[in-house]
Amino acid sequence: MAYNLTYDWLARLPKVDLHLHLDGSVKPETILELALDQGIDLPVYDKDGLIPHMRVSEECGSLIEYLSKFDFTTRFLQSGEALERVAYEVAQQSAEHNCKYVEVRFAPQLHRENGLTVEETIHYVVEGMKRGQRDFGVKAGVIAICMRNHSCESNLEVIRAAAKYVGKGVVAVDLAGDEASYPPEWFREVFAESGKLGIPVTIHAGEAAGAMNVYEAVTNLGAVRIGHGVRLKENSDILEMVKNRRIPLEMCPISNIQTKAVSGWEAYPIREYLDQGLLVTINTDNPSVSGTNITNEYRVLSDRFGFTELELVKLVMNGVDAAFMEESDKMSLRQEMEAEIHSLGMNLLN
Ligand SMILES: O=c1[nH]cnc2c1ncn2[C@@H]1O[C@H](CO)[C@@H](O)[C@H]1O
Ligand SMILES: [Zn+2]
Repeated sequence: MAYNLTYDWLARLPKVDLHLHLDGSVKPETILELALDQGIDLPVYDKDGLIPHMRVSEECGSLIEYLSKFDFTTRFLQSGEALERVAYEVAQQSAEHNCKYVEVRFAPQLHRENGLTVEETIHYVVEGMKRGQRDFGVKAGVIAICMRNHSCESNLEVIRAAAKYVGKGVVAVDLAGDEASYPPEWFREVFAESGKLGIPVTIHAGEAAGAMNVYEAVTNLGAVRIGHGVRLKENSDILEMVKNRRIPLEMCPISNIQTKAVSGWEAYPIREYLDQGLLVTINTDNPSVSGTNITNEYRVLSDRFGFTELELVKLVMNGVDAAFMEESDKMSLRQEMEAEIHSLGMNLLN
């Protein structure tokens, strides 16, 4: 039976978001202003009219179709100023949902059309995030993404630039894009470099292809977290390995349904993953592409799966445990969150 917790309670619950793409989080209002500043023509000039250009439709049939939405937005994110601004606004939007910690990921090579270097793109995103942290009190880390459709050289450049920002805003590297066409084993050379440089790795895997990609990501690319991992259920041995190694899954419910990682909610394995002892975390992926926010993700889980307050708090705290954060910072975040959960009238933490 669904508990149907009120949206207000879920909005006030302190949360974290470990899987959020910068270019999937831009507000239509911001696109209007960026287009004006940058002298770029728009198909329409009202924010509601922009939504269909930025958001997937109800009929989205695949990850490839989902990814086609990103071209529209990245055109406006080709300057340091724009990158700084949208990173700042991610912190603002996080604060609106009482999200205390956010890991913002972006692919530096997608923001170089006007001549920025890879390092400059990282610099501006880190700056925006720090300004957001100061103004809204939302802690944040940046994840630099390698793209599956880019060359190894281009991705190695991302890894090497990211390494210079570790400890100064960057917390990890990732691999994203069209998983079905570009298997993870093609990127061993790229992630051998992140291993050498000591940067933590998370990999999008088990979203648009099977559990073998999760195996490859963990055993050969050095992933210590997995983006989505929805299709892990297709192989019980690999599922067991992920469980034993305590590799957190960054699940993004609304996005996972839209990209058809599974056929529908009835096949979404979140309840069984939790019951099997996997470290599941809840995240948004792309608020503006998916038409969601972090409160909404928890609302859907409460409505569809009848998760109780205690279970939702457990999911939130899994996110804190899985954060790419110094242990001492994690301890203070955990304490801050537990205090707020108690003040919400819950005495549920053991
Ligand atoms: O769920 C996803 N799976 C794989 N790739 C994604 C997903 N969401 C976004 N991107 C890709 O990551 C790029 C950088 O942020 C986006 O431009 C998009 O191509
Ligand atoms: Zn993603």
